[in-house]
Amino acid sequence: MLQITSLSKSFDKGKTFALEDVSFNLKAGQVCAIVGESGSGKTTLVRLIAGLERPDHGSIAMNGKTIASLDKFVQPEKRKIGLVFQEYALFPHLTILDNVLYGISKGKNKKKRAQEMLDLVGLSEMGKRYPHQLSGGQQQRVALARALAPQPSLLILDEPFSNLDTLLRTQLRNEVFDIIKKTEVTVLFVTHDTQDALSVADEILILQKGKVVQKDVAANLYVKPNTLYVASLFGSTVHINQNLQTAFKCPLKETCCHAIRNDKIKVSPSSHETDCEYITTAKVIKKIELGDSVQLLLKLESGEQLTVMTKDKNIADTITVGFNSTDILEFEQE
Ligand SMILES: Nc1ncnc2c1ncn2[C@@H]1O[C@H](COP(=O)(O)OP(=O)(O)OP(=O)(O)O)[C@@H](O)[C@H]1O
Repeated sequence: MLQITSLSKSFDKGKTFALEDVSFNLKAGQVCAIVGESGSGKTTLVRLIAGLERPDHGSIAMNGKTIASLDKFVQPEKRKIGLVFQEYALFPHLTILDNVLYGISKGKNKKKRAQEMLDLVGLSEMGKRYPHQLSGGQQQRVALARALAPQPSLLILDEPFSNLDTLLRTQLRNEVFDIIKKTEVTVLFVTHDTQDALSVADEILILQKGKVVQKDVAANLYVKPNTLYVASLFGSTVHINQNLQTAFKCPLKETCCHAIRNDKIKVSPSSHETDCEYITTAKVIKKIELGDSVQLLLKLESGEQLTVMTKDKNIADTITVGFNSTDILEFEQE
């Protein structure tokens, strides 16, 4: 449905790239989350797809037709793309119904369609109100209704819930995606929150410094992350650097980078050995009780510090920690 090929964008005439050689495809009806830290190029990518920026290299095609390349540029309003941003961007002087109507450019049944969209987002009775008379969550649902009204092929949501507090965020996110699933529209959902991505996306695309480091289903991102960065996004992870390899007496391939999930590091509450392949003794420097588990800050024999979790509350001052080779994650690069 969406084909992105070698897409690059620089804002400083090629000195640095906000987006570099990005390629991926999206199937119709899929929800794909775009995750990455601040400045990784998420917004630049969706602005290029929406037609709010022009690419320096590469191309974008929708349903087999090129909409952006070096010699072709389809205007944003002709792309059949709906947009919902962090700021609700409703017109303050228009009623809710008129805001939704604004999204529909033509057609006889404009008003009927707008009302249907308000019904869909659960705001049937709010059509005559103005944006300032609605809560933040309600305003965001109006923005969604407006974006869906012209029946877009692709819906882009760029950090749509960032303005809301945590509880409301989760509730609204679930509501919004329940609505979206009913429409079968294809979705690109920009978020820096991995929980958001894991909760609603069929696939997750990870951007780092303008490049795609992985695009995969959630389970694979956890089990087979391509890089240490991806591993860390989906669970607390320790880089097994040279010092840790020495401490645990586990020499690993020098050409690769290795890591272990914190929850795979086994703790023996005393200095007695565990049944792990690689072990070391450690002094407990700090214990933090976290409900049903305890976080331990450890100083290993080698002097390295390590944080681990355990359910065992009877921890001696000196303990044994270890892990098994089958739990080690290996990456080609950091
Ligand atoms: N209009 C612009 N002019 C100059 N530089 C820009 C412009 N837009 C983005 N950039 C730069 O491009 C890079 C990627 O920015 P972008 O906004 O796409 O990142 P992001 O992942 O969406 O970040 P955030 O999560 O903070 O919104 C950043 O270094 C940013 O400073």
